[in-house]
Amino acid sequence: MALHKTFLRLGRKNLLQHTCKQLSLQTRGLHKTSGSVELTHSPADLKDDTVKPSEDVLDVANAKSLKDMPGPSTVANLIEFFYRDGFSRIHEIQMEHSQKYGKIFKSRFGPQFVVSITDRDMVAHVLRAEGVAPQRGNMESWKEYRDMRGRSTGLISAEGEEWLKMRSVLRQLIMRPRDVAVFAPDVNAVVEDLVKRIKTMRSQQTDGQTVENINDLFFKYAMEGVATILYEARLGCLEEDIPKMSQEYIAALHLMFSSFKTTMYAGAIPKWLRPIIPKPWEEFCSSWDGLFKFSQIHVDRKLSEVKRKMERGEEIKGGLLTHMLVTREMSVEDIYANMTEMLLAGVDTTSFTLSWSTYLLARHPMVQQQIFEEVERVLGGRVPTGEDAANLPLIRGLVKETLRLFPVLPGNGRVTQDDLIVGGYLIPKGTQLALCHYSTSMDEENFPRAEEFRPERWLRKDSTDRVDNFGSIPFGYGIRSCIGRRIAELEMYLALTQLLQKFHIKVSPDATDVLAKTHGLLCPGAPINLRFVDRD
Ligand code: HEM
Repeated sequence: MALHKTFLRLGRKNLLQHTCKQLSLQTRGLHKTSGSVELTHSPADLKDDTVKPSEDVLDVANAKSLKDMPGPSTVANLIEFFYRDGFSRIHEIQMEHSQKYGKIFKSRFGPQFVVSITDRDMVAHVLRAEGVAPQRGNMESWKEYRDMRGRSTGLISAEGEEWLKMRSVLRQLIMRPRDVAVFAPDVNAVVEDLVKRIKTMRSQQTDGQTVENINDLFFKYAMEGVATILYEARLGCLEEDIPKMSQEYIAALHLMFSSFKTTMYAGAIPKWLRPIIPKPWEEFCSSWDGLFKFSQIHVDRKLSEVKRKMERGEEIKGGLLTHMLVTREMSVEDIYANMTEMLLAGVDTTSFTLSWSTYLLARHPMVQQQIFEEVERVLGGRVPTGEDAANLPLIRGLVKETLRLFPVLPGNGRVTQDDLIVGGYLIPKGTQLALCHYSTSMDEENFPRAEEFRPERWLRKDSTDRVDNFGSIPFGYGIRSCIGRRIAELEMYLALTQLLQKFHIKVSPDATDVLAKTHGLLCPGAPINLRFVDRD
């Protein structure tokens, strides 16, 4: 595989440079671009001409102050979130508040003051104005845990120079579709296991077709898929008996999400209150301990393997982790932290999207047929490669449309790094912004017939045609956007293509509408049960 070969060459070069038997500290990267700006959307991805220029952008003299900005009162917000369980309806609250207060409004959550933006053009303006190291939000509780345990921060929790350095290493390795296409054979092996697992699970049902709680299955697929790429290892998540170590990791991940609210409080509760209300902080630390432990075991295992080979003067072959361990552009502690944070970020996000995609396909058989026909026309029944997605616009449209209707992160954050005028208001430096992606995705102005599932809305008529994108940016935008986007897309394209090749995906007879709820991420509010009927 091309990437593996590149890594291999690099490994040898480093070995030559360093005759010493231990891993070197002085290796150099392939093409360092530290500090340069990356674009995660091709220019054609963004319909710049549809984003209206903000006329008020520079009109400081006439800008209104935050005092003039409308928004719910602190008490109303407290009632909404704590009494009416707003944490499960963050996406709906975005829409409600937007209707009530307009497309830019302020709120207060305890000590936290937030300006929310539900207008596509304003979101575009904020993201285009960002500097070289944008900040997403307050990561104090994450940092505190890491300091307490002597751990490094990974991409999600790092800021400033530290973030920039790590980002510039990782972006060279996994940010472009062609960088990750080399992992397709490994991911396809995981898809093969997913298909086997579907067949086993449905055979255990009386109708021989239904798979219950499809998200549980996609969770295991996503974990296995991302670990195959990150750790170059199989975890056995799709086996009947999941190995103990993987089970423990799953438990830590579940603890992280099931205790979502408590972990939010972990950051919000002042330190002096911890002895009186210890549970949130304890759970927070315990789930991080589990996540770090798992990554460390896998990284250490690979490190010993690499060291052994180096001592014996053997060729070093491998993927992402091997490359990182050989080049040492990051310290081992930084590698632990990044592997931990990437695995955390890469499982539920991908599995929820796959659950919604298959749910939507089952409920729209005509659309399913159309996409299946495209797959047949392009692939003629063969297994897809990493490059095939370029020729499967409807598969890509399926994922984009799913993420428009169900953006895993219904909102994202930015802390302004300079004074900024948005929507006619002067927003001072250091203000926490909430970019409300769910609202912009569901806005009729951005997406006509926004409630409808129409993957074809993402098709381009020709290479000059541009499909509006700032209304739906599920992976974020710009230099702080999702680093795992191409990995997630690869996993989703390969899985969805092969599921369509093998099965008619149908609703189960007792199926009811499944609504979304927020639990940190936007997820199915009830189990999704689907029927997988063989195509032959
Ligand atoms: C459907 C799948 C996924 C979605 C929708 C998604 C979405 C996002 C979003 C919205 C952000 C914030 C971007 C911003 O602030 O502009 C983000 C950040 C991030 N994601 Fe993803 N993600 C997905 C899968 C993955 C995967 C598979 C990985 C790892 C392999 C990953 C790793 C990360 C990391 C490390 C960050 C922080 C980047 C930084 O701060 O530099 N994500 N993701």
